[in-house]
Amino acid sequence: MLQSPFPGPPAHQDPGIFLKQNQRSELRDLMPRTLDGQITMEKTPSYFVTREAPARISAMSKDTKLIVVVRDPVTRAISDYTQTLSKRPDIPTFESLTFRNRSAGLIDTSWSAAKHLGHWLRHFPLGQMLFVSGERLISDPAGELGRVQDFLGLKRIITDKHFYFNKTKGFPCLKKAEGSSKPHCLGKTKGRTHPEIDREVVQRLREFYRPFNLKFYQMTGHDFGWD
Ligand SMILES: Nc1ncnc2c1ncn2[C@@H]1O[C@H](COP(=O)(O)OS(=O)(=O)O)[C@@H](OP(=O)(O)O)[C@H]1O
Repeated sequence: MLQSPFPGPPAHQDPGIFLKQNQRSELRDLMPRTLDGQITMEKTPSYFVTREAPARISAMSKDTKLIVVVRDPVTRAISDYTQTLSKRPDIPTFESLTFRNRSAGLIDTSWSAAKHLGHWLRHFPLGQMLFVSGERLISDPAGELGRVQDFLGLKRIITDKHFYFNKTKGFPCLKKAEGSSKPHCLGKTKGRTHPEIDREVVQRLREFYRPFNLKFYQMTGHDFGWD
C-alpha cells in the first residue's frame, strides 16, 4: 500500500508488531527464522503515522531498513476518499470533508509528513530510510525498484524487461507473474477512477501543502516534484 506523507487517520489499523507481550512471543514462535541470505520484509502503512512505531521497531532491531512509499498529498487524499466512498457511498463530499469550516478556510492540519518523519529520525538515521516515489512507481517501475534493490543490497534482478504498461488500467503490469507464464496486473482497487473535485478546492489544497512539501523535500534530500 502506498503511504501518503500526509495521511489522514489510517483507514484500518493493522496490529502488526503492536501486540501484547504474550502475543509477541507467540508471533516469534510462528514466524520462521530468517536464514543467511534471506531478508524478512513486513509492510504496514500505518506504522509511518503511529507515534510508538519508531521506538518499538528500533528496540526490536536498530539495523532495520525502512522503506516509505510517498505520493503527492493532494492526489493521495483524493485516493483515500475514493477508497472510503467505495465502501460507504453515503459519506459527505470530499470538498466538505476537506475543510473543517470551509467558509473560514480552515484545513485539517492535525497531521503532516515532516512531523511523522521527525519521530522516525529520532530513532533511525536518514540513510536507513528509502523514500520511494508513488508517481515514479507508475511511470518508471523498474527505475524505482532499482533503487529499492540497491538500498537492500540486492542484485538488480527486476528490470524494465519485467514490465509492460497496461493502458486500460493506467498502470504497469508484470509480463509474467511469479511461477506463471501469464501477465499480472494490480487488483481492482488500484487505479480506481477518482471523483471530480472542485478545482478551487484542489488549488487551495495545493497551496496549503506547498510549504509542507518543501520541508519534506529538505528533510529527505529528495524533490518529489509535487509542486
Ligand atoms: N504498486 C503500486 N504502484 C503504484 N500505485 C500503487 C501501487 N499499489 C497501490 N497503489 C496506489 O495506492 C493507492 C492506495 O492503494 P492501496 O493499496 O492502499 O489500496 S488499498 O488500501 O489496499 O485498498 C491507490 O491509488 P489510486 O488508484 O490512485 O486511488 C493505488 O492505486
